[in-house]
Amino acid sequence: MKSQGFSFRSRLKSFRFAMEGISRFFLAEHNAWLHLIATIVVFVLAAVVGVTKNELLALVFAIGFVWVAEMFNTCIERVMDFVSNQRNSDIKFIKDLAAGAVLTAALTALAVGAVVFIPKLF
Ligand SMILES: Nc1ncnc2c1ncn2[C@@H]1O[C@H](COP(=O)(O)OP(=O)(O)OP(=O)(O)O)[C@@H](O)[C@H]1O
Repeated sequence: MKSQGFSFRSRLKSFRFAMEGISRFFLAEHNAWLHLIATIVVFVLAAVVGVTKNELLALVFAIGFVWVAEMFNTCIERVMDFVSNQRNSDIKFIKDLAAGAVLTAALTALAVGAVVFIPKLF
């Protein structure tokens, strides 16, 4: 691929494409709305009970980790559906592993949430 010089206009265009990807993710994926609700609940709870700067950083990273995992999972699902719409054991493995990555991220976030909130709530 031919390398072009740095241009703010092309960086801005790439940013617009990325934002388009995120908005299409919300339009197509119900899970995105569940994550959004969970994200809002966590930040409202953090504001109500009060968290330190480090606790807030841990929550932001944990939540961002889940969002990124979910977006990559959606990409992998779409690629697999594009590659073939036939039943195939390799596709099943790839999709299930991608879903497993989301579950791992969600459990990690749950553990972070428990460490931060349980001592403040009980
Ligand atoms: N082409 C395929 N070949 C084999 N197994 C598949 C194929 N497509 C999906 N599966 C499997 O069927 C099950 C359900 O798949 P599906 O894509 O409906 O997942 P899901 O968990 O409902 O995902 P989502 O709700 O995020 O769309 C999963 O175990 C998945 O791996």
